[in-house]
Amino acid sequence: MSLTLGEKQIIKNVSLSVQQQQFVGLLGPNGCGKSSILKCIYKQYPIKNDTVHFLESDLNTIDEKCLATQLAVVSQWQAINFDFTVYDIVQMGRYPHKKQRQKFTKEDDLIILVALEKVGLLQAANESYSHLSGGEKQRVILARALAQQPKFLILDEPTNHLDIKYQQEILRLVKALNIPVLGVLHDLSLASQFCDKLYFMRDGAIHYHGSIEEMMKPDIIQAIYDVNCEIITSQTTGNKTLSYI
Ligand SMILES: Nc1ncnc2c1ncn2[C@@H]1O[C@H](COP(=O)(O)OP(=O)(O)OP(=O)(O)O)[C@@H](O)[C@H]1O
Repeated sequence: MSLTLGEKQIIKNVSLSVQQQQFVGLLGPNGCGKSSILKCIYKQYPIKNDTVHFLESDLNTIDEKCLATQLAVVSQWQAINFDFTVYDIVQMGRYPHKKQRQKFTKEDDLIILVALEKVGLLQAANESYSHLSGGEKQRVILARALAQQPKFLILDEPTNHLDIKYQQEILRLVKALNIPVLGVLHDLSLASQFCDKLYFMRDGAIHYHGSIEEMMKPDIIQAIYDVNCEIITSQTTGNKTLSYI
């Protein structure tokens, strides 16, 4: 896919794929076009001249209501100006599954409560969303995505406001969904722990892609981020972390 906004070509002939049950990481320096690719997939930006296959359909033929029953997006939490409770926000994840004026059922209620429990916020169901911390808000947004029961999940820097425990818990939870996930992550160690495949972007184009083993190499990190590093593999878990030089 390609994308031009104003005079600027933001995405240059990018091709990527996410297979069933795969957690794919999209990485690269600030401004290289990662979020723009995600926005094309969730139709915030037009993709008129490209074909994007989404769950075996052409994305251009799927209307937005139908897409919302299949695709959930967890981006960084945003300020919400109205005084919604945590429960209200998570309930919004059920809207795409409802016809106009159709009431919420006991089944919806159960799905919402299970989602809240999974992110550790069941006790906060009746609290005001606006009073929560940034990390708690982020977990509410994930619970809303879980309540949506999507078939495909998009993550845009979902762990930015989270402490290390919730970074781990939330990415574990996402992984356990066993659905295709395309996620923008800035933390290379987290990406190498949870992703099955990585795409490295720079200046609107994909420069490298492959398995963690293939991608977590100092020369690739140097070429993408202009940073020297050493890659350390844990003897216990096999996970890779970076030490910057
Ligand atoms: N609506 C827009 N109009 C014009 N340019 C835009 C628009 N949205 C984004 N851009 C530009 O497109 C480029 C890519 O932005 P994008 O948000 O996709 O980058 P990113 O890789 O997600 O960055 P970051 O890691 O900082 O979040 C940037 O140079 C940005 O300024």
